[in-house]
Amino acid sequence: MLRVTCAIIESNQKVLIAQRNQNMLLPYKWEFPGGKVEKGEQDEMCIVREIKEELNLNIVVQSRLTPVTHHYDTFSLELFPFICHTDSQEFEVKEHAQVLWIEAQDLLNYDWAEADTPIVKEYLALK
Ligand SMILES: Nc1nc2c([nH]c(=O)n2[C@@H]2O[C@H](COP(=O)(O)OP(=O)(O)OP(=O)(O)O)[C@@H](O)[C@H]2O)c(=O)[nH]1
Repeated sequence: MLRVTCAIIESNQKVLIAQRNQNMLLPYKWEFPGGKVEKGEQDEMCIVREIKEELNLNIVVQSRLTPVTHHYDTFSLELFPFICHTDSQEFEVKEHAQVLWIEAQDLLNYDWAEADTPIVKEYLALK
């Protein structure tokens, strides 16, 4: 199964969320940025690498949330969420349609990729 990491990046009382672009799978859905784990790569290394590649942002991994297995119509994945921190609020948008810092209380107002819904809920329950 596809192994994917994602980062709930916190800074300055906000969380970073990203909207997938029109050419990606799940176009226009919101997600926590991240990506596929490469062969032989550790999950923590993957998330740090993906966030650097996609947003040019340096993060520190702080903790893990519960992994989610989800079956979309055309593929299945196991999604490994990490709570992360960054000192810099400045990012570059390299792949996404939009990237935003939002307040955690606004997370439920976005149209999330289905696999992310349990992650959003678990995160909000911890807040
Ligand atoms: N990054 C990320 N992907 C997610 C999330 N939720 C979710 O269902 N996915 C799905 O997991 C897969 C991850 O692929 P990706 O396109 O982000 O990964 P990547 O950057 O390694 O892709 P690439 O092969 O284009 O380099 C996508 O099919 C995406 O739709 C999420 O919160 N973050």
